[in-house]
Amino acid sequence: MINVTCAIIEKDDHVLVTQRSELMSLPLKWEFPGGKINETETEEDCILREIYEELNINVKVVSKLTPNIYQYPNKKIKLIPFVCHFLEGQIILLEHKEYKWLKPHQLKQLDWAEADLPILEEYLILKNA
Ligand SMILES: Nc1nc2c([nH]c(=O)n2[C@H]2C[C@H](O)[C@@H](COP(=O)(O)OP(=O)(O)OP(=O)(O)O)O2)c(=O)[nH]1
Repeated sequence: MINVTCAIIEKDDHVLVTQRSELMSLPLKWEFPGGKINETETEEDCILREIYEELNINVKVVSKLTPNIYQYPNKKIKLIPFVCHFLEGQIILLEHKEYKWLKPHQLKQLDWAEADLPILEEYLILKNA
């Protein structure tokens, strides 16, 4: 099983979502940015590192939501979500194809990576959205 962190980054009542590129696995699917935890870091170190590496921004962790274990045809992941606040920086997409800042009620419109759907549901309940 692959441990993956992801960030629900909030700023001014909007949430940052990113689209995987044609070259990545799950091409063109929308996700919460993040990535695989390496052996020497904590989950929280991982999410801060991945967000800076992928998007050139700094965030702070606000809370942790419920991890979701999901079996894709070729791999099983444990997706570990953190609600984060945007702190600083200009977004530069270093891996993704696109990004959007959406209001919570707009999030369901996207074509999400399957593993994200229960996490999205939990977040929307939290936000009454
Ligand atoms: N970062 C991130 N990854 C997600 C999400 N939902 C989801 O199913 N994933 C999957 C996609 C990848 O298989 C894995 C994260 O890997 P990664 O983004 O760090 O690296 P990668 O594309 O090189 O992974 P891969 O090609 O080996 O599958 O988790 C999500 O919301 N955020």
